[in-house]
Amino acid sequence: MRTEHLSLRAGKRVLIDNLNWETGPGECWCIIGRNGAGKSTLLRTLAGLREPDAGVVTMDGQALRGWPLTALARRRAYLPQGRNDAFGYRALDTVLAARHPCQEGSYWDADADRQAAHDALRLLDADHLAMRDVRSLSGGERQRVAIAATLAQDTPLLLLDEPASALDLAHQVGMMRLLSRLTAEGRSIVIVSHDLSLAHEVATHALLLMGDGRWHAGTVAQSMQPALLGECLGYPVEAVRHKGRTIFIPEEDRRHG
Ligand SMILES: Nc1ncnc2c1ncn2[C@@H]1O[C@H](COP(=O)(O)OP(=O)(O)OP(=O)(O)O)[C@@H](O)[C@H]1O
Repeated sequence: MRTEHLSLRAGKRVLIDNLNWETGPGECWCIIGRNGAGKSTLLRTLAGLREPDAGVVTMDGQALRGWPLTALARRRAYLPQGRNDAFGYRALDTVLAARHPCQEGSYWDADADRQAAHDALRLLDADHLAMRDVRSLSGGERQRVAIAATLAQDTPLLLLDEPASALDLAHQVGMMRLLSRLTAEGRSIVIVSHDLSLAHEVATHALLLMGDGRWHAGTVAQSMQPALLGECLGYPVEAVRHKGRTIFIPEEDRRHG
């Protein structure tokens, strides 16, 4: 997937200006930026659910708007931020429904679809929730079912908007390990995350949105520099090395210390 001269606006505000960016197999990009910077707007645009204000998003050299919907659905899966369940479907049904584009026009769920749905739920430690009404699930349980539904689509490109936000520590770590494995297996993944340390663990690349149209794209080593992150997030950031890992913390506020 690639963007060429992509610009996104919210009203008169320029969120992203002239973004030239590309992701390929085996890359996991983390989009970083303060609230309202345009991360979700960008992800929706990459999913083909919002038109660019200028420029183009392409996949295999063809603009997204030229892709037939079913073909697009087989290539990318999108996890939006937040969900509102109006109806009492079972968790398993929401995962099966997400597999619709894989079903080659057949109405009934094949055994293979059921197997794929259970496998995806199991990967997210949610198979025991399969028969539960989604409205009865906790926030984190519902999030895990939604991630399972995204993975069950078995697409080469995954677009995940804050997948770890509602998960407890163990499930956050489990999900990040899973994303690392999928990246190593050759998937292309784009996540939005406010957790810099988790992002640093899983991502190969980072795209920083500065909030005024400017952006910075590069490998994690190039982009996740404290000075750049501080400018991007509007607060000074420190990077601390601990047992071979990099942990990001807000710099101490010396005015109050
Ligand atoms: N219909 C609209 N009219 C005006 N502004 C809008 C509209 N839709 C979105 N915006 C604004 O666009 C900006 C970008 O929103 P977006 O959801 O992409 O931010 P984000 O970076 O994902 O933020 P967060 O970290 O809070 O999730 C926000 O300031 C939002 O208020």
